[in-house]
Amino acid sequence: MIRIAIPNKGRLHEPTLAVFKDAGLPVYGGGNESRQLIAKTSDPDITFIFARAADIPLYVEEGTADLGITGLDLVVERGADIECLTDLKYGSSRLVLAVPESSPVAAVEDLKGKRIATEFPEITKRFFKEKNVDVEVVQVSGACEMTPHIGVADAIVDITSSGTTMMINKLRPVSQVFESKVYLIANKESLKQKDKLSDVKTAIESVLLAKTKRYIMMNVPASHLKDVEKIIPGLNGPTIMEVEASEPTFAVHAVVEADQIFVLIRKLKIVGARDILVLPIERLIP
Ligand SMILES: Nc1ncnc2c1ncn2[C@@H]1O[C@H](COP(=O)(O)OP(=O)(O)OP(=O)(O)O)[C@@H](O)[C@H]1O
Ligand SMILES: O=P(O)(O)OC[C@H]1O[C@H](OP(=O)(O)OP(=O)(O)O)[C@H](O)[C@@H]1O
Ligand SMILES: [Mg+2]
Repeated sequence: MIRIAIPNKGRLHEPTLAVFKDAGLPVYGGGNESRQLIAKTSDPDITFIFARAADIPLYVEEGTADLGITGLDLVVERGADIECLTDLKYGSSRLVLAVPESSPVAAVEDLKGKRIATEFPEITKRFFKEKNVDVEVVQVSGACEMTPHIGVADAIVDITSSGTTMMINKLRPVSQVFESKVYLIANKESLKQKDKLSDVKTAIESVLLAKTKRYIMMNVPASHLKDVEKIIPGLNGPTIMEVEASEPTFAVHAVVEADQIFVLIRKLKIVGARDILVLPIERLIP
């Protein structure tokens, strides 16, 4: 039996459900609305556990869960000894040291002896220790941005992604403290013992890889085939099939980089490709 801990709410909840659905392991029920905290999937050997993103590093470290999905910031804050397997490419964020716009503070050193409010006391203490700057760190559980404006702290260390919340709350970044990504994480012992863990990892990675590729199909007059082949190498070269048509024609299929489709189509049309179709790929298992 494999147990996978996933966020029961918050901003990682929905994208995590989507990744497992696309990977062919849909989460049956559970999460926010149902209050159900354990859920099944299409594989009877796999169970999902719903937990707070901040607790997932601990559950995975202790082996309550074999796998988990959570942010690296939360892993480091807990000091959890786990293995980071795959960057899931959503939920990236930064921890930033910020002060009110009107503050005279210009550099980290200017905060010597001051108070810093944060949801991440361990990462914050380590940051200031490395800089050799003595500060007092106070832990808050949210709405950190208002603390310097009500006299609770002189500065904050808080998560930012778009930067909107800092701007609205008239805060000025002084330094980046930590860069975070969301990872599939594993218990180190489970990783050694359970083969199915790598099946789950492969399924998730196949979804992530597929998002970066497109399947392209076209018809090419025989006289232009060589030119088209030069333009689209595909994964292992394009697949070429003869088509029943009045003039000698081939159907060419290939997997190509999604971010090159725009340029590619222009080149293909110039060398005589017709009836071009571009399709998304659900999963790509190399
Ligand atoms: N803009 C953001 N704000 C907060 N967390 C973010 C953001 N972008 C990505 N994350 C990541 O999401 C994780 C936090 O998820 P979590 O579910 O604990 O918090 P939340 O979505 O802020 O929910 P809550 O309402 O409990 O604060 C962290 O790993 C964090 O790095
Ligand atoms: O840079 P932005 O895109 O504006 O995002 C950053 C904001 O989002 C998070 O708050 P959240 O919604 O989690 O509320 P909380 O502070 O109560 O946890 C974070 O703590 C910031 O306040
Ligand atoms: Mg939050």
